[in-house]
Amino acid sequence: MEEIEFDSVSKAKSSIIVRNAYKTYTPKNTILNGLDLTVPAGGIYGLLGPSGCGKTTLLNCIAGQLKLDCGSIWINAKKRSEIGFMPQAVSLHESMSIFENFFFYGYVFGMSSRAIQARAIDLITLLDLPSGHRIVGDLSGGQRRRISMAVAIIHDPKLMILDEPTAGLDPILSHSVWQNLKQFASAGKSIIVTTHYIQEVNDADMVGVMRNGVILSENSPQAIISNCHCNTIEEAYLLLSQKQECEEKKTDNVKPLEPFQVKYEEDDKLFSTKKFKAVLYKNAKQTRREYPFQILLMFLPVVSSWFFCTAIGRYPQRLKLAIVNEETNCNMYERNGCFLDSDSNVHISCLFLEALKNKTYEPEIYETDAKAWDGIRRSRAWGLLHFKRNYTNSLISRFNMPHELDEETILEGFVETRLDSSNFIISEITLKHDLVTSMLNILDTAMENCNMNPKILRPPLSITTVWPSNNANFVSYVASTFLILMCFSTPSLAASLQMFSEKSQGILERMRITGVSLKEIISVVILLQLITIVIQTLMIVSVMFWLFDHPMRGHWVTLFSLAAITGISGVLYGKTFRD
Ligand SMILES: Nc1ncnc2c1ncn2[C@@H]1O[C@H](COP(=O)(O)OP(=O)(O)OP(=O)(O)O)[C@@H](O)[C@H]1O
Repeated sequence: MEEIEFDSVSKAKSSIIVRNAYKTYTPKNTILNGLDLTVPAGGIYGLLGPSGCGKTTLLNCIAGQLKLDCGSIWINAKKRSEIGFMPQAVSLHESMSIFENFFFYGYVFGMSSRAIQARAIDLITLLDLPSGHRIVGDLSGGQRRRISMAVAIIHDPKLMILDEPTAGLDPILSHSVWQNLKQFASAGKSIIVTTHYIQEVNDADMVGVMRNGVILSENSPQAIISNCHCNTIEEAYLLLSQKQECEEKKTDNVKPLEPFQVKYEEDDKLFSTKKFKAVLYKNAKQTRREYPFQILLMFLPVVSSWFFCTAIGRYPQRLKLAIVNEETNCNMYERNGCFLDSDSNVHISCLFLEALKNKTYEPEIYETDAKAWDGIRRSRAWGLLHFKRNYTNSLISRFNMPHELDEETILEGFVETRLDSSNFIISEITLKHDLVTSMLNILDTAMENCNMNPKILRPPLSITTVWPSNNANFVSYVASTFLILMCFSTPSLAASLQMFSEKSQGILERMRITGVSLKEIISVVILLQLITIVIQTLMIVSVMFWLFDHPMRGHWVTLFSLAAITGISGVLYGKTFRD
């Protein structure tokens, strides 16, 4: 902790000295307005003040969580383990048991398991807490507040900073908390405690009356009462407050000199393995307790990749087609003859429908065009194929007497097709492609059966599509992107949810006041997430590359390294939620 200009006599008699402290959150809102405070060594200092006067702000500055705009603070503690801080919010790990909360904070302060166990049992008896195995989230508000106090002093600190330990407690419990405080004070501890309840501070050794960011009076309760010529501390408090209203207020336009923050020895340490182990213990316990959520998170990527492989890039199957075939009912037709022979029984319409069936299409015969069209409108078919009475004959005429063809004969040689275009993939990509390729294929066969070169019927255009690797397709390319997306999104979701929950409950602040830094918190999350990523990547790889047979090029070490790096990026991204 930074040494500042306090004389050694004051320091010997005090545990906290605050001088000329200024603090603002916004330029027009001065919370601490030149505050002076001296907490004597040993005993209870009751900080009394109305809501919003800045008590919590002051305690956070003393604990090293907030910076003063200017002023100075001296604390008779070099290490964070010498102070015990109880925040105003309960800020406990609700999914963990009372014992687990004790163990976590005990480990943070470097205590052994045995020492924590012994101290936990003492505190449970002393503060009349429920069984240590109870889950904190299941307890009453009063019980949680007392556990919060017990957690703050698990390591038996010499200085206790307690922000409203009796808020929301019934009079009997409040009395018992104050009895405990007196017991701690008689054991030589220094305690600064804030309260709204004026009568409570009668039990304090020293009272600081705070209002509008300054200490109006600082003395023993009896001295304050007699100095104000009152009978009770309540009357004295009212009198001091009224007097301040009449006095000229200190100026709010203070020019900050040097911002000041209390520092402890371990604050300069880059990384603490002790704290890393404590956070690892906490996260492991939380993971075990929140197993349904963890299982969901673990299996989310593999379920998503299964859906991805099933839904994306698969060729639509068993599509229904409405067929009107005026040419024939296809009960009897020849497959291998030459359709140009006058005595052949080859019907191109039947060959075409057979080719479509082989591609898993399901043609349904309709009597008339109107009925078939009605079927499409009722979503019973994706397309309508209408073969005219002389369909095959018209094709024959194209070959046999191309110069004598009239328009009507030519038109009879076309399959009239209408497609439902409400689904782009089905109409534009699947149906159009399959109808054209099936027709070209059966014409190829028909031409070969007539000993003619099929190429003469092909459009004069040749298209070859080339992929860089032999059997990779679009989905295989997207599969790797999907894998990386999963490796990023799941850890980032897990990290941000944890950060959000701990921040909103004030746990993050509490941990940081005990000296746990983001470095240790993030390292633990990365470690746990790396284990998760390896398992998840294995599962995703099994689904994508083995079950759905997407080709895998490259080494598995590269794959897992990329997955791990992406996962770490995800954790870091998720952790940015702290701000
Ligand atoms: N992070 C913050 N940003 C802006 N204003 C803040 C912040 N924290 C506190 N304040 C404001 O500072 C003032 C003092 O708050 P503080 O919590 O220190 O008061 P308090 O005396 O502890 O009140 P209470 O007894 O109700 O807890 C309040 O007006 C509050 O709105």
